[in-house]
Amino acid sequence: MKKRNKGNNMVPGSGYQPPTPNLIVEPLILYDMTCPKGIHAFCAQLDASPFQRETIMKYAAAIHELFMDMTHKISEGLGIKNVSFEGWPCQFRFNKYCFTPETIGSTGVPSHTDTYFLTILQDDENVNGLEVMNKSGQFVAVESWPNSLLVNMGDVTKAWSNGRFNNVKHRVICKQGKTRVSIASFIRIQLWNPTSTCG
Ligand SMILES: O=C(O)CCC(=O)C(=O)O
Ligand SMILES: [Fe+2]
Repeated sequence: MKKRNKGNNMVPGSGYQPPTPNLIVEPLILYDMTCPKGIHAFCAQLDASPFQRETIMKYAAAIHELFMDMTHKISEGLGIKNVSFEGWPCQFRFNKYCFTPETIGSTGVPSHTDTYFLTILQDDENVNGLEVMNKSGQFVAVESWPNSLLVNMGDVTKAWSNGRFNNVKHRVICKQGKTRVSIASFIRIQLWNPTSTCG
């Protein structure tokens, strides 16, 4: 699939970010995977075939269902009642890391915590690079596990749980000179009326 540098017809919070000399990741972002109009624009940007489009739509529906299940269980576990996560936007971020033998040792994504509630990460099964910070403040490599998803707690979950859940710091480092891809899905806090972006 090809990415086109044409983000203007996308809803706000979506679009393509070209790599810069300092940042060798090219993300393509969709603000809300539950918005059919947004998904269609996203697939058009990728020049997705009908089969790829169907796969992306099925993946988005499955991730959204997983988000609903996990957010309800977490909020119930924290004793937070009467919160509906239904209207919360679920963002897709398709990351393509332009790793080459020359970029080995450089940073793909600098150290950060995820800002929102939860992240579901589908990591590259063949090209490692993700590292998480342990309790001693050292970064340790996360080996990719085929057929598995990785779940990260975001800043909002740490705040809601008064620190019982940790928003672990992580980063991506180029370890192999090969293109790396990942799909990060985020359930975000709703910032504006979704009807204005997904009519
Ligand atoms: O590509 C990865 O493995 C991690 C990406 C990430 O941390 C992010 O998009 O927030
Ligand atoms: Fe992240």
